[in-house]
Amino acid sequence: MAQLLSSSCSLTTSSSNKAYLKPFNQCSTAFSISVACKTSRSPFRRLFSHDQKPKRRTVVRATAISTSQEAPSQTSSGSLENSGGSSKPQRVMVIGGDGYCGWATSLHLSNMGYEVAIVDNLVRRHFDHQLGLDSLTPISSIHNRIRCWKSLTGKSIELYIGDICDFGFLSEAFQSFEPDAVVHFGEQRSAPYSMIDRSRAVFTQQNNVIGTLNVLFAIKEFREQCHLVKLGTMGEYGTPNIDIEEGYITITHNGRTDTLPYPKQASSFYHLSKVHDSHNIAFTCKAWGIRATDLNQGVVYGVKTPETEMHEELHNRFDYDGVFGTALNRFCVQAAVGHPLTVYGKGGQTRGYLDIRDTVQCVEIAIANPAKPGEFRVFNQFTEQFSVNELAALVTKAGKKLGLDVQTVSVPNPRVEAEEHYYNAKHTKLIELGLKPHLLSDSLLDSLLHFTIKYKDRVDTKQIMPSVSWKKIGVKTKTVTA
Ligand SMILES: O=c1ccn([C@@H]2O[C@H](COP(=O)(O)OP(=O)(O)O[C@H]3O[C@H](CS(=O)(=O)O)[C@@H](O)[C@H](O)[C@H]3O)[C@@H](O)[C@H]2O)c(=O)[nH]1
Repeated sequence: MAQLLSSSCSLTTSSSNKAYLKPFNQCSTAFSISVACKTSRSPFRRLFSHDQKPKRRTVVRATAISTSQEAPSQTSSGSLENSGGSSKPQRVMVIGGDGYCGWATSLHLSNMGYEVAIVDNLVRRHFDHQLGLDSLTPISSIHNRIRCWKSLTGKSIELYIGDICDFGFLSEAFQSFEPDAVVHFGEQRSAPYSMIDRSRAVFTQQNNVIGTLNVLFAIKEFREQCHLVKLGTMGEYGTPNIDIEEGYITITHNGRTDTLPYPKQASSFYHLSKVHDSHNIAFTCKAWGIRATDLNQGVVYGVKTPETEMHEELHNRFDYDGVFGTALNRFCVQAAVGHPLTVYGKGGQTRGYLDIRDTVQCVEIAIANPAKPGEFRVFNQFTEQFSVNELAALVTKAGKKLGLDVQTVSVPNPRVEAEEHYYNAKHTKLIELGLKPHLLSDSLLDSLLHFTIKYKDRVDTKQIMPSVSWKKIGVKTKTVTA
């Protein structure tokens, strides 16, 4: 344990950080940034070499649209009326549909009978290449995933490969697919990634804020009735010493009362990017009549959904590393390989958690019950609260049942966050709309542990300890020696 503690400390020193990331010009997977900049129509030059995207705007029709009988008849104003006269949205664009939540959601929506198009620039896969990380589970290319889905179910998913920060690309995708709803997962979603160095902080905010702004402009310009379902985060609220409401709080101040956006206290450049998004969305709902739902999601765990389990080519990614892995998933991998569970600091950090099967359910519920024009709706999307210590205790108990010797180590906290605090967040709106939660049970933890044990030979234990320090972030771009 002492050795682990000291190694975690040394991993957060600037000297060891130097050895963490590879220089981009030495990275065999790097694209040519100069070409990428020249070919982009975006007025915003992409400034950072890790911010490289496919060189050209590419619209890939992975499969033909073959379900015209089920497709809604679109009015010229882009209304949601379908051929049956109801107002159920039918055509859903999933931005970020190749990622952890996005892929599972795309398959779920397709299975539920929606016409789905995935928009993705595949940059999440590129981050792994840059940082030398990999999913616990082997994952197929997006093209093979979609082909496999079509061959198993007969259902087509359209694919648009490109960067939503390039408005020309996004416009073409919008005009071609004509979505009734857009689910926006297409953001850099790791807090540690956003805290690696200045360039990653800037990339995260530029990518996330401009991407969302472009989606708002695309809706206004091409599909004004389209419902935006935006993935926000519970981290927008921080950890205030009062109950957290769903988006808004009614305050009486100096004898006057108003219902106002709940105060935001995000604690990473990533979480802050979502705060900025929320403000932009709220403003455009008011100013242009956009209809939007902000899903303030908690920490997601798990990997299997009924659809991803249909074939190994449909398997989802599962991150366990210190940059993209999230608490419970990481603990299950750590237990499987005999690594002490990495509780940061005192371990009293409490967050809302949910099973990935509930992520896909919540998104579908939001789509099926759209916000009204001009409405900015906020749902807190999680099902249960746990502290990090509670999660560690649950994994220890479940591991013991499987004969694993699970230890816990207190790692010096690489983040700046409250380690003991009050936390009580409301989360009733999705339940009221019909969410049936999958709570974290012994049997689920068993199955998650069995899953991580199955793939344990793929674990790179060097990726487990945290290596990004909130306090040591600086302007020098972090690079890796080979
Ligand atoms: O090995 C670990 C990993 C995490 N933590 C602690 O667990 C808590 C949650 O950390 P996390 O890495 O599981 O999640 P977080 O960085 O907050 O981000 C994740 O969960 C967010 C929801 S929330 O946490 O803001 O509610 C999403 O927005 C993000 O996209 C997703 O990556 C933090 O207090 C962290 O310090 C540990 O103690 N040990």
